Amino acid sequence: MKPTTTLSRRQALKGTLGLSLAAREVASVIEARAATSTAGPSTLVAYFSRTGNTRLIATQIARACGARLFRIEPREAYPEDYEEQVEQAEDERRRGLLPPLQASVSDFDAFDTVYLGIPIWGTTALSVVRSFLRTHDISGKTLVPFITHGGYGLGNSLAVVAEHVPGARLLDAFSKQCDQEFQTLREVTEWLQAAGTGR
Ligand SMILES: Cc1cc2nc3c(=O)[nH]c(=O)nc-3n(C[C@H](O)[C@H](O)[C@H](O)COP(=O)(O)O)c2cc1C
Repeated sequence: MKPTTTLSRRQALKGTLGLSLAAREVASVIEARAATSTAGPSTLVAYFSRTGNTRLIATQIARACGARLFRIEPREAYPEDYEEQVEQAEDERRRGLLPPLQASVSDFDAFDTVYLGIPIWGTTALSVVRSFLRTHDISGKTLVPFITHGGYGLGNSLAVVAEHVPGARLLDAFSKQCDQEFQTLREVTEWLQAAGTGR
């Protein structure tokens, strides 16, 4: 009987030790999770948007993923006027210009997944989004493009993105045809002309 009792004590002691080890492991997992949740989201949704189509998708992704939103802006604001914008975009594209950004993501290392919102300009990914890819090191991260266009498709935008992020894990893009400014502007012009007020 005695050896059995001794064994039982040992087993009980071992059991207690095992339990406290398991409890400590659980505690450290809880602490690690707490640390992660106070550290903020690990997903970033970066996007450019002139008329709101791409922004709408960006905000929905951010809400669904608990991600941080970052609006890509050129240091020198783009023109308000549509025709001026088309000219400037064409000039940037032709000359391969990369406009400097108004701001970059200072804690970019903290993110492991980046959703990138790109409107199509001149059948490609607009220059300021290329500037974003040039100034942030995406290697080792997962990149998910989402692209809006006005009906002429994605052009060479996916190839342009791939070319800028050789070290990233590039996932399939979401894309959507959205309203184009020029269609709205044309309807307004027609309406003004019909009313005899347009030029
Ligand atoms: C300067 C400029 C150039 C554009 N070029 C194209 C184009 O080549 N092909 C196309 O399908 N849509 C083109 N669009 C339409 C936009 O891609 C489309 O409206 C997009 O959804 C705009 O996104 P945003 O509202 O987030 O700015 C162009 C728009 C602008 C302002």
